[in-house]
Amino acid sequence: MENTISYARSKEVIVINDAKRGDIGSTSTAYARAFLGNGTISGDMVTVNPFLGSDGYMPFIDVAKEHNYY
Ligand SMILES: O=c1ccn([C@@H]2O[C@H](COP(=O)(O)O)[C@@H](O)[C@H]2O)c(=O)[nH]1
Repeated sequence: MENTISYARSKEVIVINDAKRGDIGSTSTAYARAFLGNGTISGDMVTVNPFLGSDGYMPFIDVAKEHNYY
C-alpha cells in the first residue's frame, strides 16, 4: 500500500483511501491522521463509515481541515 501510494503521488495522481473507517473518537482520530495526515499511507481523501455517529466521523473532518482538504 505504501509503495502504491508513493508511486501515485510521484505521478501526481489523486489518492482516495477507500478505508470505510469509523470508530470511537480517539481511534477515528488515529485513522484520520494515518489516512489524511503526512504519513506513508496518507492520501488526499478517505471514505468514512458513519455508523457510530458524529464521534466516529468528526475526527476525519477535523483532520481534513487541519490539512486543508476540506
Ligand atoms: O468504549 C470503547 C472502548 C473501546 N472500543 C473499541 O476498542 C478499540 C480499542 O480501544 P482501546 O481504548 O484502545 O483499548 C477501539 O478502537 C474501539 O474499536 C469501543 O468500541 N468502545
